[in-house]
Amino acid sequence: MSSSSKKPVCIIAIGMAGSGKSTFVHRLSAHLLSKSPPAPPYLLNLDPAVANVPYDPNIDIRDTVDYHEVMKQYNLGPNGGILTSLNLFTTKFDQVLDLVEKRAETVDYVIIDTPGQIEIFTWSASGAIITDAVASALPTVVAYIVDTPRSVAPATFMSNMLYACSILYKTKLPFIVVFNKIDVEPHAFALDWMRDFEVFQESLASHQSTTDDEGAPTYMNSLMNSMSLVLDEFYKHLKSVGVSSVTGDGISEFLGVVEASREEYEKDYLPELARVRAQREATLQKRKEESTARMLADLNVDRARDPNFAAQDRWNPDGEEQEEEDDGGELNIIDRSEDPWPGQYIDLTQPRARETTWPRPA
Ligand SMILES: Nc1nc2c(ncn2[C@@H]2O[C@H](COP(=O)(O)OP(=O)(O)OP(=O)(O)O)[C@@H](O)[C@H]2O)c(=O)[nH]1
Repeated sequence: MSSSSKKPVCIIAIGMAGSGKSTFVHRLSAHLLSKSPPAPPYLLNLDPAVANVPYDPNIDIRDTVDYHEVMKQYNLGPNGGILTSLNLFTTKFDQVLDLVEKRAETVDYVIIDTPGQIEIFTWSASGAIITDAVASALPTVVAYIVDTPRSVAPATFMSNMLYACSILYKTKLPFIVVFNKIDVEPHAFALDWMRDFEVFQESLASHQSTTDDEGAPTYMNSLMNSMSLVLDEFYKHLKSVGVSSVTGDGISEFLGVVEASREEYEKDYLPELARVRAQREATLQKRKEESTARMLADLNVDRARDPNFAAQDRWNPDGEEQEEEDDGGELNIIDRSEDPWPGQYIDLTQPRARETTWPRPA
């Protein structure tokens, strides 16, 4: 795709289990559909273990990988099963990108719903590969969904923000903190805490269990106090918005912030991506040249030792074995919006099926 101004923005919804990612994706999609004319987004569900999603995904990992089958075949528990399913799906992610790119002219937003267990996406190689692949192809923003009612305790709020901080610095993508469920708990307290660390420290001091039996601040309290100073810098790079995925409050504002983030992506992320790519290519080229020079030097030594080697060192195309082409072009990923849903998933684990049953550790 040439002009990034015409590209859809990709929104990756990440958040702790139960923060409301799927409901948020559903609400966002409903909001876009209710526009005049309707602007349906392109939806991807990457949670293989979810029983029901409240929206109709265009691409659903569950069509490609059977999470229960993966658990059985690889003798894994639920989290291992989700991670392995995501790994298997990632091996076909180029096909997903092709399907998304085909729709690039007709959609404004591509929305990715990630697995319930946050670390499966944020701390796995697959999550990083998917994020990098998408971010190289489309303007991408991370929507970090926070369960606002569950973050009213300063310690919980801080843990959540530390996690957000780690994702921001890992992905380096434009980042929007979405305070969800504001119909239950307005997010004004969070904004105050982020704006002024002294307000946070006051709340922390007045919260229960911040002093020990002798009235001295607990270790946790001191740690939180120091962390609030560290996070002060991080908050400056954040955009935040309060939404209710149930009532739809704040969704328009969220889309406004997404548009601003698109500019940030183009201004900051894209040049950095180009710089890193150029650097990687230059390093690769240098390594190639060094290794070619080493090989030629070795050849010269061999030829000097035994001139007959020179005659043997001729390439014989007839003797070359034809390598079998791998079937990487085979299409496994289903775009539900293009053809009628075929009604059966395609099991990526099949080529790897084996008889072995792995013993569980005692
Ligand atoms: N009141 C209220 N409830 C919400 C809101 N958003 C989500 N919920 C509820 O929160 C619960 C969890 O929502 P989900 O959308 O399943 O959360 P999730 O993050 O996708 O969950 P996992 O994928 O299992 O981690 C559900 O009961 C939702 O109805 C909201 O804005 N307000």
